[in-house]
Amino acid sequence: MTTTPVRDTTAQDRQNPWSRPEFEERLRDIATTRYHDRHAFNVRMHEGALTPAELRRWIANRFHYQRHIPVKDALILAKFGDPALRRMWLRRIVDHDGVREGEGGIERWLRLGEAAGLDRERLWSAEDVLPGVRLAVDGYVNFCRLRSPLEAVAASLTELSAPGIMRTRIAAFEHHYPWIEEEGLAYFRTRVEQGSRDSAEALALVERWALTREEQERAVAALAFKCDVLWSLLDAVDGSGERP
Ligand SMILES: O=C(O)c1cc(C(=O)O)c2c(n1)C(=O)C(=O)c1cc(C(=O)O)[nH]c1-2
Repeated sequence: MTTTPVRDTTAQDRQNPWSRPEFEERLRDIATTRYHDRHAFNVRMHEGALTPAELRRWIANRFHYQRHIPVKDALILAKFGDPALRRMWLRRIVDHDGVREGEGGIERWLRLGEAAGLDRERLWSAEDVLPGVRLAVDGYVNFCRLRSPLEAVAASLTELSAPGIMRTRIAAFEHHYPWIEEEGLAYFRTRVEQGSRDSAEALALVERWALTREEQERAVAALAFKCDVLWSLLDAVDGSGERP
């Protein structure tokens, strides 16, 4: 697998780990400056400029990402030897899958789809998922499958910026897209708190595990890679003509 370049470092740099505050600042900087809230498609979404067809295309394609989040979290879970860590991470899977039928984040995303006029069977069928979205999601799942626990957990740190984009999105949907029924926004409302908690937990783990400069750089590169995943997904949705 390739590594997303972040910046050049000299051999001498490499011998000195960043202090914890400096490391955290570098992570936060990537999670801010490379985050997909700056992508033209999200900018247009937040300004209210998307057509209903574009918004539905985004919802259908983002469902492909959502349904694979618990898959990648199960791959991460399987890397942990410590029961306390597994318990912590297991909660993420439950957040998305629910404890029983009809609950959880995936179900809430399906209801968002229905509130926007999409059929849940069609969402599950993945018929409308664009090739670039499949590749971006596969890229993220395989990254978590193949890389170290440190890198897989660091990749989730885009969630440092997720609560902010959720709040912006809720306001944008209420204001600009009132044709989407209010109950459809439950997914975003729930993620504000879940994303804050998840990112705080993941940041603490990454700071605990990345002790050498090399490990710190790997964590930063993993986060940059994940920003690229989210960006590529939107590139595909933004650029899409309908497939034949
Ligand atoms: O809608 C978004 O902008 C957005 C972004 C992200 C993110 O930043 O990775 C996640 C989510 N949503 C999300 O809903 C979600 O469950 C989630 C899990 C993860 C992860 O990498 O573990 N990121 C995100």
